[in-house]
Amino acid sequence: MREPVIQVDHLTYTYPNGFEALHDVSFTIEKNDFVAIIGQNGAGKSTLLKNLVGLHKPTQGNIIVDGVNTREISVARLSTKVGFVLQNPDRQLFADSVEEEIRFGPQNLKLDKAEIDARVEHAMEQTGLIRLRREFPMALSAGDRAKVVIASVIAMQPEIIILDEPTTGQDRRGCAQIMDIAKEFQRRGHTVIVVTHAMSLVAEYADRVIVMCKGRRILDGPTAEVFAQEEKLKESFVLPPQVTRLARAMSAVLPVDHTILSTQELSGCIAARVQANQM
Ligand SMILES: Nc1ncnc2c1ncn2[C@@H]1O[C@H](COP(=O)(O)OP(=O)(O)OP(=O)(O)O)[C@@H](O)[C@H]1O
Repeated sequence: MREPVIQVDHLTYTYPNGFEALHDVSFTIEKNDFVAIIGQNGAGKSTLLKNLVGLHKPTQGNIIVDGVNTREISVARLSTKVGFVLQNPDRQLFADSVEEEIRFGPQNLKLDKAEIDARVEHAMEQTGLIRLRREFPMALSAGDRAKVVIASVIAMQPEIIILDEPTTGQDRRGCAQIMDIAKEFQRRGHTVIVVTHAMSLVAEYADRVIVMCKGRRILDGPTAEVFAQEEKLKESFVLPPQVTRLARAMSAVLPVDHTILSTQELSGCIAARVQANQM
């Protein structure tokens, strides 16, 4: 069994105005997982992430991150274990150059210069930012600005990285690049948690999916298994990605053993199915 890095134990979170945004949520995330958290607007995804990074403290229950209860650690110290990319990453940019921006975190950790330099170079390399190192971050494209924030988090080398809607406002290429960076981070042994509405990216990149609905965790499991539960997903107003729906539609028209079908055989099956439906 893999080592748990996050344990959420009966988490309930109520905002100061009395609104209960999370109700009795429990789950464990293991080291090196790539987990997507999905659900309709207002399901409680961002509130959950803010609890994971210590910005909110549980109203009831506990969260243990890398062995430490989030109630007993400052947000700054927790950020060395969990890196967080906000829903609007522009709010995390403030330096005059890309390199300075990425350098800021490791410098604050009071590491020696050689270590800081190595981390900054590595983070820029991983995110393709070397050529932009002297640029003013706010003058970059939305895609590159998001990469700067992700690079700044990577340079802190946290055990876990959490991305809240990292692909919002990105074109197709930008989305793929950001998810590839996250995947590479996982390949290097880290844990990735991403909140997104982009179901095709979830299908492509995540190993596990947690579905939130009205503050509750209603589904949780390997990505393919979760997307196969269409009825339950409908409850949370989530549509599985087109590719899954297509695969399901195809399995309805194909014979049980459909691994070796030519295009001709495939159209034959579909035609037979259509004919049967018309009878
Ligand atoms: N500061 C706040 N005070 C009171 N209620 C809040 C506050 N912030 C969020 N909420 C409410 O908590 C619920 C969960 O919000 P949250 O932002 O976590 O949802 P979400 O799943 O991340 O939605 P989205 O996909 O739109 O970002 C919503 O009903 C929201 O209106």
